Amino acid sequence: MNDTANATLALGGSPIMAPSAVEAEDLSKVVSSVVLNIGTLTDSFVDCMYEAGKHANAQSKPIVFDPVGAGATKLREETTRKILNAMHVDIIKGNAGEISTIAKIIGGGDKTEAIAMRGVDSLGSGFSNPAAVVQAVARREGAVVAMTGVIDYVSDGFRTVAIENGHAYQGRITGSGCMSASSIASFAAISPNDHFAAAVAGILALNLAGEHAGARGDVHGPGTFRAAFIDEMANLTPQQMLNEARIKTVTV
Ligand SMILES: Nc1ncnc2c1ncn2[C@@H]1O[C@H](COP(=O)(O)OP(=O)(O)O)[C@@H](O)[C@H]1O
Ligand SMILES: Cc1ncsc1CCOP(=O)(O)O
Ligand SMILES: [Mg+2]
Repeated sequence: MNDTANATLALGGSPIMAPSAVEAEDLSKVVSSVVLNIGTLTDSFVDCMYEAGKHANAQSKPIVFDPVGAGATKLREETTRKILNAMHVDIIKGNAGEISTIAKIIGGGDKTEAIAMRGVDSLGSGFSNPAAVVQAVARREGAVVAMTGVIDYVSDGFRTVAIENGHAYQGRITGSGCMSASSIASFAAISPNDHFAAAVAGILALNLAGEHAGARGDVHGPGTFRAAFIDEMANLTPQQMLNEARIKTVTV
């Protein structure tokens, strides 16, 4: 939670971590976007998420949902199902195991395969046709779906792209997926009517920060990477995002 708040600040956003349902309605009127992250779910956190989601929908504030660990336990799978039923989430961001669980929950047809989870991490390299799965889930759910991994896939159900940027150290620190969700929410705050653009930009920004951090001479492993990663989020420029993006359109 601390790292996601620092990532949001580094990108130029203004985070507030708000686990009480009591202030959800008030906050829905002042925030520009909302992240629902079930990483450390407790009954009261989840109650807060229903309340925050209901009021964000009422205020037309974009919601980014990170179903952390969905598929690892029944509680996480049930909570994911209930969140998807209780509100409209605009952007779903997860790793392959989490997106596979969502495909199972909403019924993804023949195109989906099961990807196992080990705790909050996805096991295996992913789907045989990841772009098709992401596009099918996005179309069925009526949301933008971003699936992370060595290559990230983003779809709104009709357009699907593969983002090839990123650094292996992002997979070796905890919270890099959570930071991606917060980054997407930061971009959704300034792109409230184009959630596809927000998801692509949010992931790209962190992947470029990861590349810049990983290339630094003072980064020797995951610990030094973690600090440099936040620094490079703060140093990132719009021009670098235009010049260094390796994004391909995928025809499903
Ligand atoms: N081996 C890797 N190479 C490049 N980028 C990676 C790698 N592993 C993770 N990433 C990046 O780290 C971010 C988080 O992805 P991931 O590790 O799949 O999420 P989570 O932490 O939720 O499991 C994504 O932006 C992804 O592109
Ligand atoms: C380790 C862990 N346990 C509960 S939430 C969490 C962080 C997960 O972060 P990420 O999905 O970004 O690796
Ligand atoms: Mg994650």
